[in-house]
Amino acid sequence: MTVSENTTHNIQQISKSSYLNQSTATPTELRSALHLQGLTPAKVESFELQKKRALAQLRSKSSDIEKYVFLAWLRNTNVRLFYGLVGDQLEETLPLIYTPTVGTACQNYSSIYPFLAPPGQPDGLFLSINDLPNLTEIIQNYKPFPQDPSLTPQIAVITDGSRILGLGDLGVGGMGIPVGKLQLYVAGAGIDPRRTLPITLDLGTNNEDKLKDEFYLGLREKRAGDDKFFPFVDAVIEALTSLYPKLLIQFEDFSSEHAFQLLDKYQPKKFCFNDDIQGTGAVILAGFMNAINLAGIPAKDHKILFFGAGSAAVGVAKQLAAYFVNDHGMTEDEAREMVWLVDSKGLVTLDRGDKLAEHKLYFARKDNAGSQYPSITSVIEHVRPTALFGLSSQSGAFSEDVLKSMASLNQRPIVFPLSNPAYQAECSFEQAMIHTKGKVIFASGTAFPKYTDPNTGLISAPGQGNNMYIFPGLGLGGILAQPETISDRLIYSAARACANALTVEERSQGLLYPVLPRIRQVSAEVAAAVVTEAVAEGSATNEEAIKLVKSHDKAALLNFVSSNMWTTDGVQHEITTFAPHL
Ligand SMILES: NC(=O)c1ccc[n+]([C@@H]2O[C@H](COP(=O)([O-])OP(=O)(O)OC[C@H]3O[C@@H](n4cnc5c(N)ncnc54)[C@H](O)[C@@H]3O)[C@@H](O)[C@H]2O)c1
Ligand SMILES: O=C(O)C[C@H](O)C(=O)O
Ligand SMILES: [Mg+2]
Repeated sequence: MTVSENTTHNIQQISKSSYLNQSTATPTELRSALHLQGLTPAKVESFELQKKRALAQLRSKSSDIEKYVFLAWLRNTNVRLFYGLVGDQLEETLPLIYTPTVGTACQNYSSIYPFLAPPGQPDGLFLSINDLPNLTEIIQNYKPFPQDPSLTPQIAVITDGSRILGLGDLGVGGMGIPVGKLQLYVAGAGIDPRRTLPITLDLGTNNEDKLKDEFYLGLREKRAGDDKFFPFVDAVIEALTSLYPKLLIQFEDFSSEHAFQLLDKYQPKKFCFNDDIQGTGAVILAGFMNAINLAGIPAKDHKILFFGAGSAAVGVAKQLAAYFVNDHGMTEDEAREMVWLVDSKGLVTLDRGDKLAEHKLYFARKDNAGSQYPSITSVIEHVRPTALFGLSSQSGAFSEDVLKSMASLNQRPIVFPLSNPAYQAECSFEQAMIHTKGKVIFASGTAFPKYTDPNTGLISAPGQGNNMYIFPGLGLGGILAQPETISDRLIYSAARACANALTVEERSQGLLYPVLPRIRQVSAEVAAAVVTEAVAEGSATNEEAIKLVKSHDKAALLNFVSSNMWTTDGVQHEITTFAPHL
């Protein structure tokens, strides 16, 4: 940044802005123009050296939560340095700013909160039910960066903290999740960090430990009932969309019942999607498309067992069913019959005798001839699945016996323990490799370490089936195409693009998902597919995007997408195979 570029900003803005300040890299002439001499040591450093020091500091911290706090502080004081570091070190930093460490951060949020950002710099926007009369005003208070009127928020991620990862109700501590997801939007898809809006709704908490914790910062009362919940969410969505008509809203980590109800209500009329239902559905469909090639069984012969029957499991099941209909010519009934759901009471059947939640009804079995199957082992014996997906938050549920049965039933069993964070996963990669004798086709929600076979020394890499391969690109594609709503077709196109994003080399290594350092390239592919589909379904409204899609020039479309990605230095970078740098 040069002096002349900066003269339009006032001095206060530049030196205090977490976005504009360059800290120890501020050039001498700028220090002089801004009256900053003496306020930092004399040396003018390069951005590279700043990143090197930040990395050394990060590595000097002894625990992951300390690293989380360090990185949050960096993000809240020097945005570009933070994203520069994250972009260079994706594999090291993502597990700190996202799952698994973000789970620990949410659990301890009220204790670490004052150390995440300097006073006056908000970590996110907190809206409590008591704010109902003043929502519009309070939303406008959220200005973490000196505001340029063109920098209105483009994406909001919103939670009520009621189902954070597999950790349950964490109340306002849930803020770590919208903040974490939006960091992925920036790092993974080049959304401008100044245009992201993390929101946590505070309607109380049913977490007794939080209610008793003297440091807990949320409303110290039980969660409001549905009679208050829905009108409050309505009011928030109305206030947000009136203020920012083009805002894309991502619903995240709401308890399942509410998640489905909010999606049913808003998908047809607002520019929004639910990440746990639709993002997860799309990313696991992508992994499944690649997994069936490795399993060597025709798609129509698969039997898919879901352990867990909440928003994530049903979201994935619906995406898979759509795939069997769209790509394999099955009828809706045939596709539905490929799926078995298991919840805490066992196999979900229509005649089980309990009242099934609305979202389980569609996949409830009616071919069980009156028999019920209460345990996972009894269900596996009954169904003889080819694929087993864990979305239950039940750590260790895929026991040695379960994994051995999957291996005895299949040449290449597909086993995806998808619950987050890693210690909530149904099994680890190591367990899956050992108990299937290396036959498993594997993906987990949180990354597990590579496995080295003790006899052969062969190293195997696990897949990471996490919605982070979908939502950043889906969001970017949505922003670029500007449809009024996010249709099922757009979600489906995102899944297919993610599946197709594997390089020849990644395929030859048996990977299900692209390697993490390629996330921007994958997001570009996903965004381009979403834009293309929006044009095809007639919902896109951005003329430039429509023209490009109609020209059938894929390279030009990808270039358009990547030229719209934010970078730390404002320069467009080549989206080549290993170009993670922001
Ligand atoms: N990998 C990803 O990208 C991704 C995305 C979304 C959610 N998830 C993970 O999926 C998990 C579930 O999320 P959700 O929104 O569906 O939550 P949820 O609480 O709605 O669903 C959990 C389900 O597990 C079932 N269950 C609980 N105990 C069980 C038991 N002992 N045996 C069998 N089933 C049991 C419940 O009945 C429920 O159906 C979480 O851990 C979440 O982190 C992962
Ligand atoms: O947040 C994640 O890592 C994935 C997912 O949205 C979840 O709720 O577990
Ligand atoms: Mg989630």
